[in-house]
Amino acid sequence: MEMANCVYDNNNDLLQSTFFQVERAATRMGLDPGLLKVLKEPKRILTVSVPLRKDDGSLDVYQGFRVQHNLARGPAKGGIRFHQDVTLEEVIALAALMTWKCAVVDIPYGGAKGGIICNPKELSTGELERLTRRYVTEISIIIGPEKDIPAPDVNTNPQVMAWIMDTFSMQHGYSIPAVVTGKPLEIGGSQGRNEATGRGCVYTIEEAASGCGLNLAEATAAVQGFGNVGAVAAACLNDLGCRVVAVSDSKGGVYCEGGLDIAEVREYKERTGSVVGYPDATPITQQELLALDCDILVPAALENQITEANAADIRAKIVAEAANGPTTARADDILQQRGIMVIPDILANAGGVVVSYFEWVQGMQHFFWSKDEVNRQLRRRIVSSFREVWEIAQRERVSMRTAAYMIALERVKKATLLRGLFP
Ligand SMILES: NC(=O)C1=CN([C@@H]2O[C@H](COP(=O)(O)OP(=O)(O)OC[C@H]3O[C@@H](n4cnc5c(N)ncnc54)[C@H](OP(=O)(O)O)[C@@H]3O)[C@@H](O)[C@H]2O)C=CC1
Ligand SMILES: O=C(O)CCC(=O)C(=O)O
Repeated sequence: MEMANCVYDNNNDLLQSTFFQVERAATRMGLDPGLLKVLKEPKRILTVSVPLRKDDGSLDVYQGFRVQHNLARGPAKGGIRFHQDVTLEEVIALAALMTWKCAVVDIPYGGAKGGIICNPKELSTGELERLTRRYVTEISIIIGPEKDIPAPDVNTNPQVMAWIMDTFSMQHGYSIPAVVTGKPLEIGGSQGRNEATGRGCVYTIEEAASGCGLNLAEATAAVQGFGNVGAVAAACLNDLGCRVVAVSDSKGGVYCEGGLDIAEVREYKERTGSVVGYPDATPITQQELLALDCDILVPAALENQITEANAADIRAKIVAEAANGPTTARADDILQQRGIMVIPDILANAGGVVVSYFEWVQGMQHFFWSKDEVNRQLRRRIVSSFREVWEIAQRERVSMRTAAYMIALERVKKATLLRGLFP
């Protein structure tokens, strides 16, 4: 897992890209190399096999993971991904991103992530429930409201979080809502959590736009990925008067020069399963979407979408990384050299975990906030974090990403040293 100081290794590997970004910031700060080693390593890795009785009576065994990257600042926090391309290395990288993300927005958590290698689109609801419950039972030895708190990620939703809460609660004999966030409102979820990642991302775009003199009411945007995060980001941009000219999902994309009606596209996707085929729009490929002549590009799907191969084609002024790790390290440098403002994932998509934190706090206190209060506190936290990152980037003449990592590393370093976790 070790990587030589600040050289690109496997550029398209999320884990190597994450190491590269951490090492670059650490070098800039003059961080002790021994401490850097401590901060890079995941604290705990759990691999589980998850047997599932399928509806047809056959038995399959799936592989799942839960990785806790760092616990210096508080319990581990991070989502659970169900996807056929999940790997242990990916989950380690995503867990590390959670550590840095929670530190950038200064919430009292470490980082974690979980995943199961499966294609949930091929499972019935009953199979998905049994798979989730068995996976939670297997990882229950390391999760808990004070230890590690899962949440949604790709292909997991409030229903999956409800099964997680119920399975864990059954094992303890009473309801423990604070073991997981992103739950339905009826069982202790928070107002605004579902929309928080996309909404938070748009708060960072508003800040970035005002920093570079872009009027959002006259701007255009393209959004890759039309799930929990992408669809909400597109809707929030629409609400600000921004013309969202293209959106895509795993099946393809659609383009409309005059701007898409995002509420209608959402309704169409809910009905048909995809944005593809949406009337009054032109089909567009993922690569065409990324290269569109628009002001704002929001990658909100999976990692490694903007690479060395297409970074020179990006024409947006602002790239807001709603997804985790959508830009490879080498592509990131190309965008930076071309003067494109990249709002890094650990800041751009931190709205989700911020409202997860609010949900956890509300669950612990059994006292729930209004949606307005949640959104007000979310905006406050995201805007102040953005401004801190912006200020360091200007002062130190580094990218927003390096600045964000410098802030995060400093906070985790301080906690580590104060606790004496560095022998
Ligand atoms: N949920 C959250 O709170 C947070 C999520 N994130 C990150 O945001 C990203 C999206 O997560 P989320 O919205 O929750 O996940 P969802 O599963 O809700 O949505 C993912 C979207 O991406 C689409 N997609 C998948 N593969 C591709 C592809 N190759 N090209 C284009 N689109 C694709 C999916 O298509 P289809 O609809 O056809 O399946 C879907 O529309 C991930 O990187 C995640 O880690 C970050 C912070 C918090
Ligand atoms: O809400 C959370 O706890 C974490 C969400 C997540 O997985 C992420 O931010 O990548």
